Amino acid sequence: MKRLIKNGQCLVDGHLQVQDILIADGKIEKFGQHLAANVPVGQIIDAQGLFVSPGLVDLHVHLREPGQTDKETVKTGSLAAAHGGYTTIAAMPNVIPAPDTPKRMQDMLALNQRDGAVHMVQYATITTDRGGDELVDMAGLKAAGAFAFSNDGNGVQTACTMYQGMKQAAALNMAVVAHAEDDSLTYGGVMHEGGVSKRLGLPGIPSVSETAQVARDVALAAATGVHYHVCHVSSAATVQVIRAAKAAGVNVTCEVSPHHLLLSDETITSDNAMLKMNPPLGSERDRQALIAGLLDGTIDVIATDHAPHTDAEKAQSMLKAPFGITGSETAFAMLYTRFVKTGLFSLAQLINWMAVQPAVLFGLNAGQLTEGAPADLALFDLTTPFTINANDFLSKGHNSPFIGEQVLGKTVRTIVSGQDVYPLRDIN
Ligand SMILES: NC(=O)N[C@@H](CC(=O)O)C(=O)O
Ligand SMILES: [Zn+2]
Ligand SMILES: [Zn+2]
Repeated sequence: MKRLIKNGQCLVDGHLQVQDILIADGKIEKFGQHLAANVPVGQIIDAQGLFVSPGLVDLHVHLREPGQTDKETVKTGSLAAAHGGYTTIAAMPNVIPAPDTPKRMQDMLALNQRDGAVHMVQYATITTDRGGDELVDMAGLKAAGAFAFSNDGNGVQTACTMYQGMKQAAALNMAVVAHAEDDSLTYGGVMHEGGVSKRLGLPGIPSVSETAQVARDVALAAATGVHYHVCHVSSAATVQVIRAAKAAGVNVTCEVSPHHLLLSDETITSDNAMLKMNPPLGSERDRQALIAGLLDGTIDVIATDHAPHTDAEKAQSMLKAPFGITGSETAFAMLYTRFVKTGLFSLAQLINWMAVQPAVLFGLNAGQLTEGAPADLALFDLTTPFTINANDFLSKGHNSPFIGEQVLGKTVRTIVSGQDVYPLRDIN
């Protein structure tokens, strides 16, 4: 079936231009101006005044199924991604049971295939049950369809385990994607250790707990040649370690989350679990270093770390509530409003970090509006202000610190392989 998207604003060589996109058989058949085509009645989409973006690519989401379906499911989490303009997502393996064997990976992929509203790839764990020192069957997991290896939720504590895992992953040409956190340096903290944690009387997490493990891993990555990707970088010192590693030619890439770019520990004025996540919000100096890291290419991509939890869990004190906030449905609008509208980033840079580069880093067939590419698109309204409202979320999680924000960049339509996935005609 053919569809024609008329008169959308598309990025061409970094600038917005009015373009048409002809879709056939789930792919972009033609991309150009004033396209004329015979398409069935009702299959012309008027995108006048809308920004037509390549579908966004999120390298870091938590969908909680199997095991914690009160927090999220593959269906609700992937619909939330679609609502945010994402058309490809990479699901972390901290589900129960974790995809740590080929059989469990096959079951996970079957579930993703059945219920995923967008394209999905799936991380396998590095170690059995995402802890300890027993490496998974990496070759078997790759053969079963794993995207990359990650113990996200926890760091790999033993250097030897990380070293052996990286060696095996390198031999398989697979990436190791690290939640970097040295458990001996976290002191049971619940927020960034600094002036604010002291003032609030809450136990702090020193940011060296992240930096020390990244420094260790950079050395191991240099020794093994593996593609080492660092999750949710949060501190100035970690950015500096990665900058130096890149300059030395180490095969390291990294991501930053929207919340670490948008917020700092100064946002935390009281015990509020909506601002509790791991790694914690850093200092304002850390936030500025993350922005500088993106702008100078040290940080490659923006990934949400969408981490849904129940309302009851997040209504608790920071001392008790689980770490994590949602992100899929707020990332584009928040970043567009705070960084592009203010002139700090260009729209082309933002789309580069949210769609183009995530696909490039991991060789995904996504992130480009070119002829022959999958027809994965997001249509955003960049001019009509709206308020972020939890009632609009398709995620089961409402644990977002951005609820109530006035923003621009509402998702009007998300298209995956030529089909509408947001808004859905019927959500069953
Ligand atoms: N980021 C978080 O605070 N929480 C994540 C785990 C993780 O990404 O480390 C979660 O699964 O809830
Ligand atoms: Zn993590
Ligand atoms: Zn995570």
